[in-house]
Amino acid sequence: MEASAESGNLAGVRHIILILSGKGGVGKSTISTELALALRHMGKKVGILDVDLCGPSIPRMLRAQGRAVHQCDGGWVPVFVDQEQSVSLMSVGFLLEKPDEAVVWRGPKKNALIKQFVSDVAWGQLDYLVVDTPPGTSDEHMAALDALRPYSPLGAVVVTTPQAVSVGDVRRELTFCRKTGLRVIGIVENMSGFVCPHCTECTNVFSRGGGEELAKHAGVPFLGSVPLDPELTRCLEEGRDFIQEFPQSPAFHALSAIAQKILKETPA
Ligand SMILES: Nc1ncnc2c1ncn2[C@@H]1O[C@H](COP(=O)(O)OP(=O)(O)OP(=O)(O)O)[C@@H](O)[C@H]1O
Ligand code: SF4
Repeated sequence: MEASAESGNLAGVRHIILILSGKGGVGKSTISTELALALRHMGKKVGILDVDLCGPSIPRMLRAQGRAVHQCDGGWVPVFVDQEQSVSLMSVGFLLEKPDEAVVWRGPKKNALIKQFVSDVAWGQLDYLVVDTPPGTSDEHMAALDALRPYSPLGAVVVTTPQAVSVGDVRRELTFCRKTGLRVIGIVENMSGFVCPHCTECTNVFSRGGGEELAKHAGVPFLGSVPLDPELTRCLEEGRDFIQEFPQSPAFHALSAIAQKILKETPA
């Protein structure tokens, strides 16, 4: 039987946020993870759905690799990544025997898995479900969007870097949102400046502000800029909670401010 918006596994989810990026490597999974943790620190119950089938990196970022996903009557039970059980995660990484397996799958198989992810994970009650998607716009995005659409409110956060703004990938992403009727909650500029590991001074390596200008031009909110912080890279590699460990860092302040804006843009 097809799940309806009232009775399906996402019926207890208040807001669904798709994290999109025009190209790979701009920090989409990083922003997905850190925003989920920032929202958790603000007292929200958060789920993360990692549908980046070709590069499911979130289990590593949350030190959850190799955790087993169990089945229950309602479907798959997501993995809790914290003791308080306020952040849950479902990733294709939990289902693959070999990490590179999904890369060779053809479109229909990927789309079927994405649809199954959306319908078959028993999330329970969540304030936010953060969905980490593959880079670009593909059939996989359409599959995710089609499956998630009955469960609005649904919105997108588009992640870019200062360099990516100028090559137009992010404009294509915004066009995708417009054409598919997906609300853009806002744009995040990531790797915007570099935080010195010695004095935490933030230096603008590449030109900054393109994301904000683009947001203004496109008539969508600008959520903020996150600097490149070597401590954040290290925390992600080691599965440590950056937000808890570096509450004085410029990257922490940026992530918190972005999470606050998301709260404001997604009223209960
Ligand atoms: N603001 C930041 N500060 C420090 N390191 C960062 C930041 N953003 C991303 N990184 C690092 O950059 C690398 C790429 O980030 P990430 O995996 O999040 O990108 P992605 O856009 O999700 O990539 P993919 O296209 O593979 O899905 C990672 O090693 C991550 O730790
Ligand atoms: S920002 Fe300051 S401490 Fe860091 S490398 Fe430059 S001069 Fe040295």
